Amino acid sequence: MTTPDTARHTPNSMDGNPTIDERANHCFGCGPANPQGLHLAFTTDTSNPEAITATCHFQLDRMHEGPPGYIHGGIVAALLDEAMSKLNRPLNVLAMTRHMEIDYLRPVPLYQPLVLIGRHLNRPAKDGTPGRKLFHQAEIQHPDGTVLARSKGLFIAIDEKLLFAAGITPPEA
Ligand SMILES: CCCCCCCCCC(=O)SCCNC(=O)CCNC(=O)[C@H](O)C(C)(C)COP(=O)(O)OP(=O)(O)OC[C@H]1O[C@@H](n2cnc3c(N)ncnc32)[C@H](O)[C@@H]1OP(=O)(O)O
Repeated sequence: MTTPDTARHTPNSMDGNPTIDERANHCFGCGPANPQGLHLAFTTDTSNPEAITATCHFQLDRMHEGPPGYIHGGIVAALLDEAMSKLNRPLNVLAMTRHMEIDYLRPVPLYQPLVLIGRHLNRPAKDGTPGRKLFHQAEIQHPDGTVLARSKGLFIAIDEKLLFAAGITPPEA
């Protein structure tokens, strides 16, 4: 006989139906209010609107270990997803990851300062207006420039009402 694992992994304070703003603050990737999050802080560069980037310097420890001494592959995916998603706001778009692919090129080490860079690739127009599909890429780099992991992602612009339909309360006006 097996017993389901009912252990909670979040504090009670995170119960409830958060607003989008509160949800953003608790984002596993970048939310400062999420005690178990990655607390990634990005700098976006929009000086070239054709090549917007988001860059984050980070370092993880054993909490995120997969292979001994290295970051878990799922966390690597979360890092890359976060870097790509950070490109949506400067593009003034609310968008969600629809598809992403990852090349795990080298194990990504714990305890070392690393660089995470997202780059906007393109947003094909549809019927003469900006389409819903946004294509981004991201990399995790060693400080010597070696690329350790790389992703490409398709993000789909969504209407705020869709989040409402999903049960997430929009922020107060
Ligand atoms: C929202 C703000 C919060 C930001 C937080 C950031 C966190 C980091 C980013 C994330 O991790 S978001 C969380 C993970 N993602 C999800 O949970 C999304 C789950 N998926 C969905 O909710 C829906 O699939 C989605 C809203 C993204 C899209 O559904 P829709 O029904 O609106 O669109 P549809 O499925 O028709 O796809 C839109 C277009 O993409 C095309 N498409 C879909 N998959 C494709 C693919 N793999 N390759 C190429 N094209 C693709 C699809 O054919 C279609 O093309 P057309 O418009 O030309 O018809």
